[in-house]
Amino acid sequence: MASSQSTSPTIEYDAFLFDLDGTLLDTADDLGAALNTVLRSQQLDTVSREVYRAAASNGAAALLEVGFKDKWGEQPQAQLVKQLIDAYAANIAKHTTCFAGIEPLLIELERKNIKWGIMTNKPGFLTAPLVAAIPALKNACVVISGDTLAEAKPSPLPLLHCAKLMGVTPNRCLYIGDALRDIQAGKAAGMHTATALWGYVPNLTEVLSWQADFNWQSPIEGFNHI
Ligand SMILES: O=C(O)COP(=O)(O)O
Repeated sequence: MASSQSTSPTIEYDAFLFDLDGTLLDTADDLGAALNTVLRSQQLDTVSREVYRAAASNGAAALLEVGFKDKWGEQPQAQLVKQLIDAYAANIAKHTTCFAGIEPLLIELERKNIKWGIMTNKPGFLTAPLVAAIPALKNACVVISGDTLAEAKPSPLPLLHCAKLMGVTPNRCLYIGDALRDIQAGKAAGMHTATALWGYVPNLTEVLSWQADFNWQSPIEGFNHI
């Protein structure tokens, strides 16, 4: 797999912004446990890690869709989304940890006084307890959720809001994420973008079609831009 492809010379950024699920945090096992709780309650087969992991960056409805498969269209969807969210909220950080390499990168950013923040599409009532449960995330300068503003990713608005709160110009920010909407939002905000290949990304051909500025194999590649 290609590593750290660059379309421009190495740049040192004024701020790093991160997506949460599949970028900073490996949340898939807690999300998958909540999905399997819902499936069991409906007397349906549970799904494997490989299956729920692929949907873990895409929100509650996308997770339920991979669990219910062709039956999803026949279900009371709002009720099941609520059931999944309740099950997830009850055990939000049981298995969740930072991905390997995230903690050293955050420590280095803080050591060099480079601002870093979080912009996730997770709703705020889930983001807040999750971030609070992970000590490595305690020094985030901003934490913006999918419902903080009227628009979520792929809209650039939440990222532009982060830049404003941090007092940095968007083109001096790098946004790191593992989904197409992350790269779209970052580009639309005028930021540089990096794909987190350690996250819940699809196949490489699809990832390369997103045309992020960088495709990182590991968060350690962020050291090249500090
Ligand atoms: O829960 C979601 O909707 C996805 O969250 P993310 O933006 O941190 O990947």
